[in-house]
Amino acid sequence: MSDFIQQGPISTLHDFGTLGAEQLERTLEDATSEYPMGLILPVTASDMRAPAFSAIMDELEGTKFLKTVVVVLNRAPDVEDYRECRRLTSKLGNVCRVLWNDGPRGQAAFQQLTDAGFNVSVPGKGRAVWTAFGYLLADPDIKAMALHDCDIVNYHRDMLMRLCLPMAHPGFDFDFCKAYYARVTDRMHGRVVRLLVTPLLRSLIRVLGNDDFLVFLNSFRYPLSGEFAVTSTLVRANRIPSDWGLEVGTLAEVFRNTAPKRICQIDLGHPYEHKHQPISLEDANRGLMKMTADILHSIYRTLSSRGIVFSMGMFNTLESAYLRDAQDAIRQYHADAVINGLNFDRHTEEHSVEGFARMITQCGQEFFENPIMAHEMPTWTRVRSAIPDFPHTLRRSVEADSAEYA
Ligand SMILES: O=C(O)[C@H](O)COP(=O)(O)O
Repeated sequence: MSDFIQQGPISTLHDFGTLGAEQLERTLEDATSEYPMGLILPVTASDMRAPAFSAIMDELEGTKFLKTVVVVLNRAPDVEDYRECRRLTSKLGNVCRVLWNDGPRGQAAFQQLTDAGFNVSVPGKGRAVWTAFGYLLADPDIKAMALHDCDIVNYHRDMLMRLCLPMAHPGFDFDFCKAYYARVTDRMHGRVVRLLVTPLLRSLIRVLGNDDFLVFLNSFRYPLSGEFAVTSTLVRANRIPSDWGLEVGTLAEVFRNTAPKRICQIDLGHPYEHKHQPISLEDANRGLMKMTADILHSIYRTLSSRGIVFSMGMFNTLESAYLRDAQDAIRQYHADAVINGLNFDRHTEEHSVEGFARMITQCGQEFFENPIMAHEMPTWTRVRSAIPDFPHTLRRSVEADSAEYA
């Protein structure tokens, strides 16, 4: 049973276990009949072949509350990947479209953007999601779109329904809804959110004071969740990082482009289990260390754009403050794990924190030397002003791929 506390400037929508999945689905079907929604599923060729993806397709089969499902296939250069994706998604029927960015038409679309002066050269989940946004924006009926990862191994359809309902419900006026959950099996997961982001935000607030953006970010219970829903209007205005800064970068854009009272977070009602990456403590370009670097750069960039002036001394202070806060957080997680009968490897947690701490100054140094090195996809408002028809070009590519590689 959840608590019912509301903290910080955004609304928290709990799961009290009082609304059954059937009633939830009926309510959502009614709501989406007047407020059509799309779903974006970013997937790589390798993840699409894992059992989690097929299980997600099984759960989504027969849903009536989605007008369109866009499966955006990424890191899939081979036409057989595309054909396999079509086969795996076929049970969703006519609402589903596969957007194949690595195919000849997808590549031609990126070339058209490059020729118009846009830098869209960095591949990855951010770019994939961005193209799916564009695809859905070409449909003026779609009022909002939801997105979730495709490596969730304990997926239930009601997780998606809970994410969509706050957007579609006629009694609400939310522009953005972010998921939260516990990543728990026989132990606590969510290593980056627990061991880096949560203590880092505490120490940033301690060092820099109650900056509105930091307080906002700190009010999310799972700021790195890959599951969110957003209105089409807001999608047009948001810039999207193309790297692992996608989640915090999206929150920074949402903070800038709408008001906190139009933002909520919702408990998805189930613990969440997914594919775990190695932490790669010795290599800042791989695994969770790469994710850490992208997140740190994204936060430093946002704070700098808000007028905060960094110095190397400040990064050193931040590293010490973070180490203290992270060690305190480990004590809290340890007690929580013990009281819930979970395994807890304190030594590994401390070791991870030491690696994250080093990244705070390392990324600080990199940021200092090159403050604008990040790469973001352009806003859709800008793309449409340069190439008004571009979202429709994406639509035509999808239909042509579908006809040619049937
Ligand atoms: O959310 C996180 O902290 C990262 O995605 C890592 O998650 P994991 O520890 O559950 O693999």
